[in-house]
Amino acid sequence: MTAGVVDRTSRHVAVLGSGSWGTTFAAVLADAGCEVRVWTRRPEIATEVAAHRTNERYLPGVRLPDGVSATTDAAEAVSGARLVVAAIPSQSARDTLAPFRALVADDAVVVSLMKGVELGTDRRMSQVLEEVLGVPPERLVVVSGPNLAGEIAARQPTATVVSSVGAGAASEVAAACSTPYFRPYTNADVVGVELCGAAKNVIALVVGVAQGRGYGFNTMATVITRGLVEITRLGLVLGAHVETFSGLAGMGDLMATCASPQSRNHRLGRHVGEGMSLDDAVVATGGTAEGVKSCRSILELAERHGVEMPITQAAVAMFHEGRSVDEITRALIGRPQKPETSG
Ligand SMILES: NC(=O)C1=CN([C@@H]2O[C@H](COP(=O)(O)OP(=O)(O)OC[C@H]3O[C@@H](n4cnc5c(N)ncnc54)[C@H](O)[C@@H]3O)[C@@H](O)[C@H]2O)C=CC1
Ligand SMILES: O=C(CO)COP(=O)(O)O
Repeated sequence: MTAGVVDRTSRHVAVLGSGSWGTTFAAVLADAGCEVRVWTRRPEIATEVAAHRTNERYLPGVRLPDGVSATTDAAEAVSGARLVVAAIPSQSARDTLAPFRALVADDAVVVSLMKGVELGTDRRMSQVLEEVLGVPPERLVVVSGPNLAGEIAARQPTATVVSSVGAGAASEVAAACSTPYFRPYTNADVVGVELCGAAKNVIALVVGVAQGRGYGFNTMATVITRGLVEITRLGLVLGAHVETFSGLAGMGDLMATCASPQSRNHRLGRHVGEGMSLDDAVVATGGTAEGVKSCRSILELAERHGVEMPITQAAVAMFHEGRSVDEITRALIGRPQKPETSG
């Protein structure tokens, strides 16, 4: 980190990543009164934002507020920023963000918008940020909830969870992103909030598969409900708070992602359920469907802690082990009988 000190009176925020959520969250912050510089690795996006106030590739038809600018220059993006927001696909976060360690100011608050678990290390994204940027947990914040980028970019009302073990950092971020259409709630359960964000993507994949296979709402409700049970089971073992799972970052995000055709995870699952290969489904979906990779790291985490996650295991089997949808359906439905309340 630099010895640079952040001017706490400034409203300058850096957003690292110019995809659909990074760009949308930049617009939210600007609507809340911040001056936002988006760091993009694509020069054409920086040029387009300056010339037309759009990012058509990731947010078609959306005009960005005047408070959003974009640059490919990492130092320029974070210079003087009191908040630094990371919105990079989870599996690329470590490598992409490493050069920022020397640039982010010593007392900046760092925010993760990312919903994944790193392959190989099984780290949650705030743990990756702590290691890569050298930021202590009390200045690390996670934002997660039912937050489909396209709806928020259209300024449709929603709420989110702003989670940190540092109460001051959480309040600062909540104040910075509060607008008439975006309502943040603070929370101190970083483990639970982050796990919910990553694991719901896997459940959304499986719901998509079921819908692509032609199954209806009973199947969807079953996968969502039992999905929440297995996410909760892992979360509690990892030290999360039980209330988080029925909150916005838990049930809320699970509902939004599993129900909406806007969700990339849902769409990708649906393509596979309709019979497409994984490679073709990735191309057809476009954008980042985090659950495809995170299902493996989440399952690894669960196995390491002796926790059963049959739906996540089903995702791994279908997406990475070449098992068919029908074979996996039979295996899930044929699991040994047990009381519902046994978890
Ligand atoms: N799109 C959404 O509705 C929401 C997304 N998220 C999460 O936000 C994170 C970012 O997702 P999106 O912005 O939606 O993704 P996206 O697919 O729209 O964009 C990804 C961005 O990261 C950049 N990128 C991709 N690979 C990279 C690499 N190897 N190195 C450097 N940059 C790279 C791309 O150029 C692009 O700017 C994900 O973890 C996602 O789960 C969370 C809430 C809502
Ligand atoms: O996290 C999201 C909504 O809260 C976005 O979901 P997808 O990444 O599946 O589009």
